[in-house]
Amino acid sequence: MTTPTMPTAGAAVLEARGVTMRFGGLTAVRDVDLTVGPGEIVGLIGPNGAGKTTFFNCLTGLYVPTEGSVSYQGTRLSRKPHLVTQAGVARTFQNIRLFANMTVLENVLVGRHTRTKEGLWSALLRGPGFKKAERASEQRAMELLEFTGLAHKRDHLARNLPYGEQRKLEIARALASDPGLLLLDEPTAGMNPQETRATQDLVLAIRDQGTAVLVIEHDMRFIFNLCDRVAVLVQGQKLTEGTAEVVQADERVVAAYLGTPVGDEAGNGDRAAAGDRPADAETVEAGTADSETTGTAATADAETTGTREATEETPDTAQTGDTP
Ligand SMILES: Nc1ncnc2c1ncn2[C@@H]1O[C@H](COP(=O)(O)OP(=O)(O)OP(=O)(O)O)[C@@H](O)[C@H]1O
Repeated sequence: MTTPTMPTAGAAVLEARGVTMRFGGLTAVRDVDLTVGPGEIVGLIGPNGAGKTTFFNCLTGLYVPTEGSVSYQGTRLSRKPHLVTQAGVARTFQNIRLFANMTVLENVLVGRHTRTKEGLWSALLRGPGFKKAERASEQRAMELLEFTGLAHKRDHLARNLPYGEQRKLEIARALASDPGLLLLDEPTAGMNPQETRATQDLVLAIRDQGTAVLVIEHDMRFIFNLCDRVAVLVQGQKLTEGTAEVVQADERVVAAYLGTPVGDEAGNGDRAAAGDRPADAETVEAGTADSETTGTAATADAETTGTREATEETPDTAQTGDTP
């Protein structure tokens, strides 16, 4: 996989410094530092409402952080989602956002557009340059479908894919922009154990091809098997960060998941007042997505996209056109 921008020597792939996001009186993310190094898989975990997705949205330009900075390969990232993608940061969403009435191949081709140079006139006139670029895009899209195990479904409508394959297709589409960093938001939500293991292998293969990964997930077994480093977010703040062993041994992490107040270390009363709901103990111990997560993410129809993110954020280019 190619990296679109030349990395600055020694630079972290991602460097977030002091990222804070306030919504009126609610501080959803508070002063969070996080780096992802070349070739790393980093996990971001935390109870429901901890601010994980909000943090992702700050990284990808969907939200403009109230404070802080985000750099990719040593260069400060734009606050426009399509420019973030173009720079080399791709993402998937907690609630699947596919173009339901487009084929599997077409969905991946949509993700390819940030890497094609052909302009509007070239596309309208369908000149030789456009046709050549179109062939190259299709070839790359097919490589990605092979890589994700979806090549045999290339002409199927996205809406007809089983749920696990829809999640894979989201990953294939994100990879179509040739990212140097891939952000995955709950990639195994709603998957059965077999699909979860296959996703684990896929993420490892993505990293082995040169793309660093930052992944949000409630499935602890998946996270601790996969990640080189894990950061724990609680009530908008980073509670701790380290290897799987270090994080698992941290009593504050267990307490946070079991719902015991974290106290003054992470103490931001405004978040506690906002109705935060800790993940249940079973989620941590059994390592499965909770039923709410599974329920909201289980379909790719228009209702799925009628989420807070879809209505309140600036949609990125992959969300326009056909209703996913
Ligand atoms: N656009 C918004 N306007 C107001 N509040 C918001 C907005 N987006 C997120 N929040 C709030 O910020 C907090 C963090 O939400 P967020 O979705 O980032 O948590 P999360 O850790 O991703 O949770 P989950 O694991 O359930 O997905 C929540 O209290 C949420 O209600």
